[in-house]
Amino acid sequence: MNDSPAETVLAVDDLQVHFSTRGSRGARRTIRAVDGVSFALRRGETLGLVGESGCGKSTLVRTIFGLNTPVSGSIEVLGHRLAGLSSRRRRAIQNRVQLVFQDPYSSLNPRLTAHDIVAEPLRIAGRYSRGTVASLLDDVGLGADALAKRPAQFSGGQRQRIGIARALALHPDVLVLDEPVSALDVSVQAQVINLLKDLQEKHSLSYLFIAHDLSVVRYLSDRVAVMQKGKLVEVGSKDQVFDAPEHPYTRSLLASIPVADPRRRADAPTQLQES
Ligand SMILES: Nc1ncnc2c1ncn2[C@@H]1O[C@H](COP(=O)(O)OP(=O)(O)OP(=O)(O)O)[C@@H](O)[C@H]1O
Repeated sequence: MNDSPAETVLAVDDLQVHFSTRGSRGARRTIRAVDGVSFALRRGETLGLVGESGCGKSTLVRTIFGLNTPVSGSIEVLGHRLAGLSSRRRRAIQNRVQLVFQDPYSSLNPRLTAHDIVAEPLRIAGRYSRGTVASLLDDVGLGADALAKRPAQFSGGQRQRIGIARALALHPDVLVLDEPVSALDVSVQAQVINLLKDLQEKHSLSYLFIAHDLSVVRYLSDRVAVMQKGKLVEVGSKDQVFDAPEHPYTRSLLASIPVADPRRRADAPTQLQES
């Protein structure tokens, strides 16, 4: 067995992202949407990120993708600090991290075929071949008949598979999964989650997995980070966070949303089974 510590693929250190807004009387107010967040994501692991709406999850994700500018702190991908890179180098490093969107209904261009959707990042990177596109679609369980179809001709689960194939096109090290199954029927959620598990193993992917459904978080995550008002109030193994939560906020979050134990079939409404 290899006991060496796993490589850190994404490191966020003391990140601060603030917004300035005007209150009802015109006074300026600073919102600390991300307020000193630090975590390290290791190769092959899944870190679940949970917290109530408005706690700062989207701002954190947007900042990882360069869409918000932090006030301070750093983001490192594969040991490269993003802020210090030239824009060309930054794009190349940023490609190591890809996003899977929540809503497969609105995130795919309805006018493009599945082939063109998956081909787009490959073309931009100068790495396009029809065989690569077909093999990416095959990887997510879609056959050659999918290539010429447009999003409206697919089910929600199939659309999310196309979104995953596109995210995998440039062989990333990290996928940020932003509520990847919450827009899907419960009956297909387990299929997509199990596909994500298989792909993770096959490609040694690391996942930052954001979800409201704590049963799904428990099933997919190795560690769980709990976010409240811009801060990570608790980070630990999933068993520690779910079975012995230390922070009062974690305890209240778990109490407000019952978590089925996915290891027990009778408790698993989405047929999630731990392997
Ligand atoms: N562009 C912005 N301008 C001003 N305030 C913002 C902006 N974006 C986010 N905020 C504020 O920052 C805080 C965190 O918002 P954020 O959207 O990151 O939370 P969230 O946890 O992702 O919520 P949700 O799950 O509902 O998407 C909120 O108070 C929000 O109102």
